[in-house]
Amino acid sequence: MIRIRNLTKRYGDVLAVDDLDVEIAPGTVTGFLGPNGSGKSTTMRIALGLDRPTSGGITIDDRAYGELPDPLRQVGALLDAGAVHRRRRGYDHLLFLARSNRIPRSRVEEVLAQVGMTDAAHRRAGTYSLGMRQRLGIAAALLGDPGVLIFDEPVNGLDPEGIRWIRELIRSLAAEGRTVFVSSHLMSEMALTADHLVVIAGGRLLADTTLTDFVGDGPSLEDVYLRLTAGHEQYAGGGR
Ligand SMILES: Nc1ncnc2c1ncn2[C@@H]1O[C@H](COP(=O)(O)OP(=O)(O)OP(=O)(O)O)[C@@H](O)[C@H]1O
Repeated sequence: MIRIRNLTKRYGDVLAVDDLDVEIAPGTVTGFLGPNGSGKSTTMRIALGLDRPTSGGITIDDRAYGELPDPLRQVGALLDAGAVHRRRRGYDHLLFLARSNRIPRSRVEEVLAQVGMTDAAHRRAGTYSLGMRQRLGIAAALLGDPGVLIFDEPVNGLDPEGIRWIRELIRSLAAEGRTVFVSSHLMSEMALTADHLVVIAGGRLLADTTLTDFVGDGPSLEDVYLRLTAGHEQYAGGGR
């Protein structure tokens, strides 16, 4: 369970997140949607202790990230798949993470198999394709077998096979009872992946509802989303 409580984040004059209050439930895939610059990544970074809230906060299983006894066992995240050092081998990257989080080496082999990277694990990350880097990032997220997973734009730049693979993985993680919080700009993909949607714009909550209720009688998720967020785009045409 992720609880976002009255979360506000300012960067100087920019109000990135504005009193956001929402709960992300276990056993479902919650899609996190919003125009560019609406505060999605900021919220996810705060959940992971990578940024500090101005006020309010986020708890994972009732604790702030910094208070989690074994963070990788409680929450796994994919924020930036390019984050692995190019000269480091995939296997060594995971082994380092496992050792520094008291996770047994056997988990490294398990997650590599789970993401289909067993054969590539001994190559340097610099030789990986985007899809392979994404899989390695997901392997890292799964290493501690966490109950909560946070994925920021996990399918960006992937080919159709990679997109389907991530969709099925995300759905299976939720089916196992985990809390899965995933941001995306791809509405057609979210329509296939999410059970629940949290939509924000300008850092404020616009919708917190099931996918079915959100789409309602509308023609598609994309149509309903664009109608709801119209006027909130940061870079809308016409130079507002
Ligand atoms: N470190 C920072 N310093 C200053 N402003 C920031 C910083 N990080 C984010 N912002 C601003 O906060 C706002 C929210 O940004 P954020 O990256 O959270 O949005 P987002 O919804 O993830 O956008 P996108 O969909 O484009 O990734 C934007 O106006 C952004 O410019």
